[in-house]
Amino acid sequence: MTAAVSIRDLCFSYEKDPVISHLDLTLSTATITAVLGANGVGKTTLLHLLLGLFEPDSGEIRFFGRPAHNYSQTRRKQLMGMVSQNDTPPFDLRVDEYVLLGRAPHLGLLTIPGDKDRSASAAALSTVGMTHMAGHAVTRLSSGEKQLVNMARSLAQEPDILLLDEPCSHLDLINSRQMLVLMKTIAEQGRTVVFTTHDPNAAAAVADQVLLMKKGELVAAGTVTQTLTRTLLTRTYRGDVEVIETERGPFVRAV
Ligand SMILES: Nc1ncnc2c1ncn2[C@@H]1O[C@H](COP(=O)(O)OP(=O)(O)OP(=O)(O)O)[C@@H](O)[C@H]1O
Repeated sequence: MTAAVSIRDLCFSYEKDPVISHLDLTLSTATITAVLGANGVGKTTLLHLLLGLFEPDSGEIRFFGRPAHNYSQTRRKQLMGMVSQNDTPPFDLRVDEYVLLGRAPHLGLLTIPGDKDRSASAAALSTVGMTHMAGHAVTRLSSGEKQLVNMARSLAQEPDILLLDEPCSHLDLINSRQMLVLMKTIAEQGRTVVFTTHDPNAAAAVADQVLLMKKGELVAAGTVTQTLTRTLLTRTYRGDVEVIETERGPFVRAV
């Protein structure tokens, strides 16, 4: 099957310092990829490059075998969804109105959302367990509630590739677990999920592929068992890390 994402020799810098250096990467369709690495190594930048917020300095990104720059703006917005950590609407909206904005890439410029759009939005809100907040103002939500609502907006969008920047960073224990289960469900539906995380155990729980990043380069890419090792994690984080093997896979903690 054609890869959902393939990246060849990708380089990017905001100013002079390289943030992404000669990155090669393949993400299979309908899989979950976790991106791990210390603060500031370029994880979010990688997601933003996939989303098309920035142009690479050199190298190539392909989606489903087709160069990213060959997609129209509209098609790319249908293709890719992103949940950032601190997404907030530019003006005050109710939760249900905000989630409905996720349908925008499927609507013409002056088209009013129809029943299909409203039911996709309602289903997305229900999936993240936030139906009871539909009438609340987004600006008054807690950080975790906002994260769930942002996820709902991206689910309503029904993208082929879903990019999640630290999707559990504001979530409580149970919602974190549910977010991981939801990611599994989304991948089983045939969508490709990429998420950044500071929690190797979240990666261990759901990822088909783990990318370990250090200063814009890959320390390693592979399965959970191949990547979540003491040697590779210590190299990635430049600090001592312990990996305890359990029946459910590796459990990682800093020592
Ligand atoms: N808009 C920007 N302009 C200039 N430099 C930037 C910009 N955004 C990020 N950077 C720099 O690029 C580097 C990578 O940032 P990025 O946000 O991708 O890292 P990250 O791995 O996601 O970090 P964290 O884990 O702390 O969220 C950092 O050194 C950061 O200071």
